[in-house]
Amino acid sequence: MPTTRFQIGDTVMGRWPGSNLYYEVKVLSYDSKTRLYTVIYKDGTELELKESDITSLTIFKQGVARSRSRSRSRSPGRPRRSRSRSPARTSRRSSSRTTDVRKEKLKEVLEIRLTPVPVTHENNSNSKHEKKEENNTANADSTITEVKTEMESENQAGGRYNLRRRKDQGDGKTVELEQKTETETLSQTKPPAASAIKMTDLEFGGRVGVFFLMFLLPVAVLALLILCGQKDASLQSFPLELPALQSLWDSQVFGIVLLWLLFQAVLSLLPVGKLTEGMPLKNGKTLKYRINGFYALLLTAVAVGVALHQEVDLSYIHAHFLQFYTSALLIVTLLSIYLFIRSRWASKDELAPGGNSGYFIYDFFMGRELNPRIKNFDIKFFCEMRPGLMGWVLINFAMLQAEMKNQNLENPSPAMLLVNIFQLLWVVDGFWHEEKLLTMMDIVYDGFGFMLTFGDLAFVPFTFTCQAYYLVSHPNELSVFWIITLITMNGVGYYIFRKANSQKFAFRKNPSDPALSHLKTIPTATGKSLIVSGLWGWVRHPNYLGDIVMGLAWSLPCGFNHLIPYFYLIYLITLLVHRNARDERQCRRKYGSAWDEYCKAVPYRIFPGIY
Ligand SMILES: NC(=O)C1=CN([C@@H]2O[C@H](COP(=O)(O)OP(=O)(O)OC[C@H]3O[C@@H](n4cnc5c(N)ncnc54)[C@H](OP(=O)(O)O)[C@@H]3O)[C@@H](O)[C@H]2O)C=CC1
Ligand SMILES: CC(C)=CCC[C@@H](C)[C@H]1CC=C2C3=C(CC[C@@]21C)[C@@]1(C)CC[C@H](O)C(C)(C)[C@@H]1CC3
Repeated sequence: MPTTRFQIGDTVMGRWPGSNLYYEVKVLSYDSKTRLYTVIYKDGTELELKESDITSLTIFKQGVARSRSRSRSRSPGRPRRSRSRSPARTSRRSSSRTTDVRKEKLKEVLEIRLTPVPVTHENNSNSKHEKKEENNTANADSTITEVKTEMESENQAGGRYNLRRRKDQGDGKTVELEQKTETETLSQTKPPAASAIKMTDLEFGGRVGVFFLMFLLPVAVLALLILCGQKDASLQSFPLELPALQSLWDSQVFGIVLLWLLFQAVLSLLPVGKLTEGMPLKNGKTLKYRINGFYALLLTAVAVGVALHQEVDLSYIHAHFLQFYTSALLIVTLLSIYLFIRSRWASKDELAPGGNSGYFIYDFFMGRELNPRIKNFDIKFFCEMRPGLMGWVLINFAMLQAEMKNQNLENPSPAMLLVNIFQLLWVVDGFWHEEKLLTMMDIVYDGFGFMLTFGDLAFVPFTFTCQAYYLVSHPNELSVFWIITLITMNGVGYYIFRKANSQKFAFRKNPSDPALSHLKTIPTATGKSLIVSGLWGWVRHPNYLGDIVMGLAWSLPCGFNHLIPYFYLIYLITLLVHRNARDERQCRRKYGSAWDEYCKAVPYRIFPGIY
């Protein structure tokens, strides 16, 4: 270990990232490259902290004593204000107080003894959870001292810590931490502890893995599209002769793709819809996002209606599908190069933890910059939600037109209708809940590089449409029984998906929401709790399960003759299983023993009965 202020094994006070709370921690290691200390909290949570977020025990205690005596001498004889206010009272009070009083309050030093909240587990069944949790609590048996300065508190971007007694703890001695929000912001949770991610194990097989993926993914999608458009779509009948390169290029198609991107970019900049703050960044700041996807979808529908009225033949998209794909691929490549180059000028705070290994190919693939923006135009948020998702719906509709044209049908087939309607519902749902995307891993944590650019602009619109593309040249009759079964399956999948996602979102936004008071939860040392009943007590990722059930309902209308229409389902299961593993690693790091507790209580990951 080079000369550092703190040595391995030292017990020091470490600030919890994004807050002003100091916990007693032990120094495990120091990385001279990143200049970060790896520390371990008493509950086993490991994090990496900057030197400025660590202070020695002696200095810390002196500081606490000094500010305590200052606070006492300022208001001699003033009774100490009770900390047991209800959240409602606390926020009302804070909004009405004068700045001076607030300043004083912020300088106050509070010492709180946090007692672990017992959660009863008689066995693994969730119903055995007796402890009902209404608020965020901390289970670390450590002394926490909260030292607030005005500046620091402003850095919290709307989030504040209030203290109040647990309602269901009769002794009235224990207080708990609760983070409350006053403004309309999504920043209730802590900022991503970007620096907390170790770069020792690279994802996707490291440099070699991503190098192959970068070539394999575009080629695999091309192969899928070639097979899907063939009469015989079986894997064995893949043409030995690949299409000539010139046949994959059409400048008119490229122009249309550019126009589409431009149209969607203009729609995304329209000053309609609310402006929402995203999660706090490493520097404590938040970015603003215009949430107008739903309006953009409506305007796109109007534009398509006008085009149809002008007798524009949408089946052109089907006839030139491969050229559309190669155009998208070219744009993906150019955009990824632009993103990589511009990331050189990004400040350290603007870089994604996962995409800055120092290896060119790896960082190009994973994405260096977290939120690349041109003025207010957020490139990642735009690509993630707009051109690909809207394009998916448009392509599906074009396939429906192509089916009627190619098969001389007066009406689209039931299979094509079901695929169109089911997927439209998912996309509409995505836009309706667009704001929630701001808390997702992809936005909060992942850099924007080749992987997401390709995923958003090429993979989503060209592979998620493969069922509709397949049905154009592979008609499949559906009986009434099948139609009802598929509608029911999609409905059930959607219910699980939506309910699980909305419940988690609502709980994270306001854990004291009376509508969620029936939920049982496990407290964690971070102040957040984990839901352990209902859908989240059934499996650890019910939202993934719902998504997979829907994915099955989208593929089954294509029948059982070929594997190709099941591509989406196979992709989804692979992606979500990988995502689940990645998320669980992060949660274990974030929540330590509380996460293990959750895993014990809810042993199944995604599928009930499968560990
Ligand atoms: N079709 C597609 O291509 C894809 C679809 N999706 C869908 O997107 C949706 C969102 O997925 P994703 O972003 O991966 O994130 P998740 O919704 O799975 O969120 C995981 C996070 O939720 C929190 N959490 C986990 N367990 C609990 C619990 N018991 N109680 C409370 N909070 C908990 C943790 O964050 P914290 O505690 O910090 O809040 C954890 O990091 C899913 O429905 C998924 O199916 C995702 C990827 C691809
Ligand atoms: C092969 C490869 C490089 C794949 C990249 C995967 C990405 C395309 C997907 C990862 C997670 C996604 C999500 C959506 C779109 C596809 C990507 C980006 C999503 C935004 C679509 C709308 C939904 O309602 C959603 C918000 C649930 C969803 C979130 C995940």
